[in-house]
Amino acid sequence: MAAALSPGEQHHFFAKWANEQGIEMNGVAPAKFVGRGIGIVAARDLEVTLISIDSKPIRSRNFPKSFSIHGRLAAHLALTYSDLDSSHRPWQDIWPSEQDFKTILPLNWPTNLQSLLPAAAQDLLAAQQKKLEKDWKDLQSFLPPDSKDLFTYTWMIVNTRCFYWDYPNLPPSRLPKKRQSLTADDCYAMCPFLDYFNHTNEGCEPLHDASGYAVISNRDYKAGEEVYVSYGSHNNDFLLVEYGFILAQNNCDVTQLDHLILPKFAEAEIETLKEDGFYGTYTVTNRCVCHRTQAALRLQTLPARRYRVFVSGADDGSSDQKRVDIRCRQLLDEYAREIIHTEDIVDGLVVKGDLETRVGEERSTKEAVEEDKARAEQKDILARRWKQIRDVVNSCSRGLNSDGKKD
Ligand SMILES: C[S@@+](CC[C@H](N)C(=O)[O-])C[C@H]1O[C@@H](n2cnc3c(N)ncnc32)[C@H](O)[C@@H]1O
Repeated sequence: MAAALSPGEQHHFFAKWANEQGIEMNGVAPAKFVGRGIGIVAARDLEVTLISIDSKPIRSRNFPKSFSIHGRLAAHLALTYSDLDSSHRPWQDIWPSEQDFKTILPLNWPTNLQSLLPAAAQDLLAAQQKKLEKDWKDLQSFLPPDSKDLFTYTWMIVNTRCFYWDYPNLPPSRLPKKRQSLTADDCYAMCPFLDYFNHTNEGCEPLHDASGYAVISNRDYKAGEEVYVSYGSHNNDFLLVEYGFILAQNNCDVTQLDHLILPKFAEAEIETLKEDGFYGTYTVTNRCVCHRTQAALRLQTLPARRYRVFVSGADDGSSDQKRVDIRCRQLLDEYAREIIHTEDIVDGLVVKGDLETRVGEERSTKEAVEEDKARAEQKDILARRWKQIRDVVNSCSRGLNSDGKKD
């Protein structure tokens, strides 16, 4: 390594001037190099401060590579959780508390409230529980006894604070093999400070390369305005289950009708849908009925050949639209009745003193206050989500005349 020499007084003076003009040099400085004039030197050790599966402390734990990356990161965080000297201690201290997660994440809600989630959110929650259980089963022998609650907490820390990372820091000799072995679930890393950013529809895109992450502003911001990043194109059921919040205006939001449509098919029709790639994910927005829903309703309503020409793309289906819209409206009316019923139940939830989950429990006043506050927040987010769905269903239904014509 060539020695970095002092660049001379005028360069220090220039660097100070540039700093006053708004240019910030962080961890680097000008220096003189023999044969190259002035260049830039690292003014201190510069390391990529990420928690990823390639971080030294995690590699040294030798967790089997077959275990999920999510699970391995969570196990590492659980094992260092009580270590006051751990290298990420100041970072850990600003993470949400276990009580915060008990309140906001449906995974931790009492089952009577989980069962009041929309069907699509319940499916996502079931998949999340399955992943967590698998990771716990794999990793519990590496953790102290009775650490399931702590592991669940750190697993959710990883879930809510990770960003996409496909290991660009690996040497070119290892990169192709590594990337080949990755699944979407493996592309995770945690980055201090980046995980402060909240999500909105159109926020800044976090960029990543071998040096780590960068967030470049996507537009001008006024001082005091919140700067968001986008976590991806997620609907509100996904945001609720994975992150514990919903957006009031979500450009990616959809309302799913699978639980109304799928049970009405005979087994052979389900096979047909699977073969044709039209099984499940039937959605509507306040203005449109998605193509998959259109296909499924055609199979339910029309002669098989009319369905077939539609899914093959040979016919745009407009001559059958009236019948399909009538069927769609019936379904939306059915859903509207179900929504009102669920909203009544949510509205009637008692958040103070006598919930089913509390019968026979001895609780301190502090616990009781926290639990009542959590129930009130859970009730509130359920009420808001169901109102969003009711508005979408009613608006979509209004867009279809009772004789099937669009208004
Ligand atoms: C990556 S962290 C962002 C920092 C976090 N707000 C905190 O206090 O540490 C992700 C979490 O922030 C919260 N969050 C992010 N975007 C949000 C939003 N638009 N509205 C409400 N909560 C949001 C959710 O609790 C989510 O699980």
